[in-house]
Amino acid sequence: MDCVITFRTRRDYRLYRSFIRSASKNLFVSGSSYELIKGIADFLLSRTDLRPKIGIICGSGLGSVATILDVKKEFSYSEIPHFPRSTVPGHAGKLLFGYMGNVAVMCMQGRVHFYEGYDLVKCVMPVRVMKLCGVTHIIMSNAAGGVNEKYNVGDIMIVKDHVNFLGLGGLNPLRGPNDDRWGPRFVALNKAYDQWMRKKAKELASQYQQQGSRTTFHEGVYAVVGGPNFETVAELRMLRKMGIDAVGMSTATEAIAAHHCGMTVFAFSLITNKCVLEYDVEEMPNHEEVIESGLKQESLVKDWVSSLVQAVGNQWLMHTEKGCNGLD
Ligand SMILES: O=P(O)(O)O[C@H]1O[C@H](CO)[C@@H](O)[C@H]1O
Ligand SMILES: Nc1nc2[nH]cnc2c(=O)[nH]1
Repeated sequence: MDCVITFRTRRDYRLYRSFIRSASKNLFVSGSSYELIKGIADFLLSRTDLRPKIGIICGSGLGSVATILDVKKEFSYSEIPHFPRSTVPGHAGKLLFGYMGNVAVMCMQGRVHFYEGYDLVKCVMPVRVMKLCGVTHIIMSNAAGGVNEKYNVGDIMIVKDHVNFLGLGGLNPLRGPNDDRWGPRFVALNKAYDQWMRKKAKELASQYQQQGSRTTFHEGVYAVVGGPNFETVAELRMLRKMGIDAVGMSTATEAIAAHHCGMTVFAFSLITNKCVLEYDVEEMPNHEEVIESGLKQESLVKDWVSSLVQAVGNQWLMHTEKGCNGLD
């Protein structure tokens, strides 16, 4: 059926036309355009002299990693224009600028997830803000369920690769018109998780083992699912058969956006619960246990992340004359 719209005045017509134009222009932008993100980065940088080189994202129960920072400036997510807000316990919702040793760092104490109701473009917005604040290396952490039968609560898995169940189903933070200022339309992910950082992280981990630590480090495959429910037994059996080692509801999408815009990505999972693959087991995963497991490994995780940040800083120093104190 055709529809005829009549306007009483030329002014009404002009208003209608400009509304339609702006609506169609913004149709795919979803409130996270390059310009908007640049505006957020400028807002942050105009309030601190620190110019971060390394970004850190703290996962569920891992917010204490932020306490190793000598904080120079702190923002609550709610005071940053257009920034998404964390709604999940264990995610403080603070963005910190500070130093780890002499390395300038920007740290998200808490993230946002797809299941909270944000679209994926919004979920990865903070990663892109980090990029435009000058971050070149990003360290992402998460709490995850151990799917691999050899994994135990408290183990740490360095992410070697991921399976993006959201993406395989068509939900991807890169969906929509591609803005080449971030990266190419089609991005290869076979080197998404940086080899040098993984090697360095493993070397640093081996020192804890030599010192008699009972924490086991692994390297494995992380699967992201939409959540917020934990997996069924049948789903977990499928994941294990597929060769997945740990499962969670974050990180992989952030890693895609970070790699797309040319950042060096390192990610690790703290195994906070052993996935239950049998029907006659009473144990049930829950978020309280996830947070508790994070707290139990607090001091080792802090020490390890801090050593990794220093290692990246030293590497930087070797390759640039400027160093990474964020003041140059
Ligand atoms: O991935 P992070 O943010 O660490 O959190 C993990 O822990 C929560 C479930 O307890 C989920 O949000 C899951 O993704
Ligand atoms: N999907 C998922 N996310 C988690 N985060 C922490 N534990 C789990 C888990 O068992 N499953």
